[in-house]
Amino acid sequence: MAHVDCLIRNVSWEDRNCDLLIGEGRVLELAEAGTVATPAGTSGTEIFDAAGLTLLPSLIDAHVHLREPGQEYKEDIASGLSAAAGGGFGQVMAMANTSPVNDNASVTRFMLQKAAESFAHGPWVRPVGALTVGLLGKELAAAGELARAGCVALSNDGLPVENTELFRRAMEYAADFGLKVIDHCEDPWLGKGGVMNEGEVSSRLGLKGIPTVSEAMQVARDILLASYLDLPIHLAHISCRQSVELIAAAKERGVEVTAETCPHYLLWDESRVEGYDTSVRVNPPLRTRDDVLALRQAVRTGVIDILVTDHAPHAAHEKEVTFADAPSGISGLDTALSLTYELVRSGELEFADISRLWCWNTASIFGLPANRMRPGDPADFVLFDPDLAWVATAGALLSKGKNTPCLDKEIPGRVMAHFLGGRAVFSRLETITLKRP
Ligand SMILES: NC(=O)N[C@@H](CC(=O)O)C(=O)O
Ligand SMILES: [Zn+2]
Repeated sequence: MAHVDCLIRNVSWEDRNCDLLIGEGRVLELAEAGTVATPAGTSGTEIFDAAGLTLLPSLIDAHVHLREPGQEYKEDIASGLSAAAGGGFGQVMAMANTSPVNDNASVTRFMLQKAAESFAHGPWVRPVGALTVGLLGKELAAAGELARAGCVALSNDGLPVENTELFRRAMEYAADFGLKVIDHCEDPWLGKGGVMNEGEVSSRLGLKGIPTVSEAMQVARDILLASYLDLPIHLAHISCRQSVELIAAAKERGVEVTAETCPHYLLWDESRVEGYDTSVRVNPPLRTRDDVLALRQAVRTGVIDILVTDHAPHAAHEKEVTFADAPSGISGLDTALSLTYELVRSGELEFADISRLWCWNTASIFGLPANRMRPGDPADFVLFDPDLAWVATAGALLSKGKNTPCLDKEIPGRVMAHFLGGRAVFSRLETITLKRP
């Protein structure tokens, strides 16, 4: 009999009132409330009553920018992981556009070391190595070295690879080491210097636009390459209908393509730029209402496989400039679950979609551990209060990046506690205290 760590009573799971028994950091049993007995003779068992709270697996974010090394004034690994813990994310895949770039084992090891120093029991950083040296698109980074050091995927995110021959070799090289390529789909020329979606609104506002075809063209290129090479590809932050249609057609033909989008593309359109609010400057840009509707449909039907934050924290002073001068990016880890829950409340998603889009599919795509609520799974879970709304004040956001359109707005649903390996790594509940070494 496994040693029992705790019993969570009366938690809501798939609309049923359940008890969750945890032992040795793993799920022992999840069953109808009252039917799970605390095994006799076990010591140290803690019992929590979670009435009113809903159970979720700990979430995985496959696309974050943690800024360390090099831009710690925007975010560092400790603050980024605090935001992850409080936001319900137990694993975050950290992009390589740090300074220096994560294109070699010493940077990867540094990131993992920093993460372990700040959170010995998770949340976990899963580094994404650079596809090319310095992200410069000139020469391939050492994929084997990056894989051995702990990178879980490769990407040139932020700086798309222009040279198609090099990109093809990168896909082949990554596959040799079992790593997936995550591509930031943006044609380097079309819309170069653009700051918002190209169309009627950009003309009216006098801002240079980025056309949807800039993204869709690279999506098409990647799909054709994946099909030709018979290799998988994962497409980052998809923002428009054209891309969705290409991905749907490719999946139908059996091409191994997977894709992600972010809560901001599901909630907001380009009209948010009307007030020149720099918090909505993001790359790719917010698109039209029609694109938003296509993306919502795509996440419901599985054409888009997962949600990610593309957490891109920036300092307040950097966003306090004109729209055209502001850096692109939205801080997302603190608010992602609430924004997703907003889509559930408005009927765009089902509550069950949260586990699928933010955990299970992500784990499958990148080969990461996940809690599927079966005996033996890691006891990585979130206790979520769907009825508690909160105001996303600067103080309430644990990330250093306060650059979110939600700032000072009320958003629904709150993470009340977050467990990894059966230990609380975050708690707002008096009854659940953190166990730090
Ligand atoms: N998504 C963004 O708007 N910004 C990202 C880079 C990127 O992915 O383009 C960043 O690192 O700030
Ligand atoms: Zn990107």
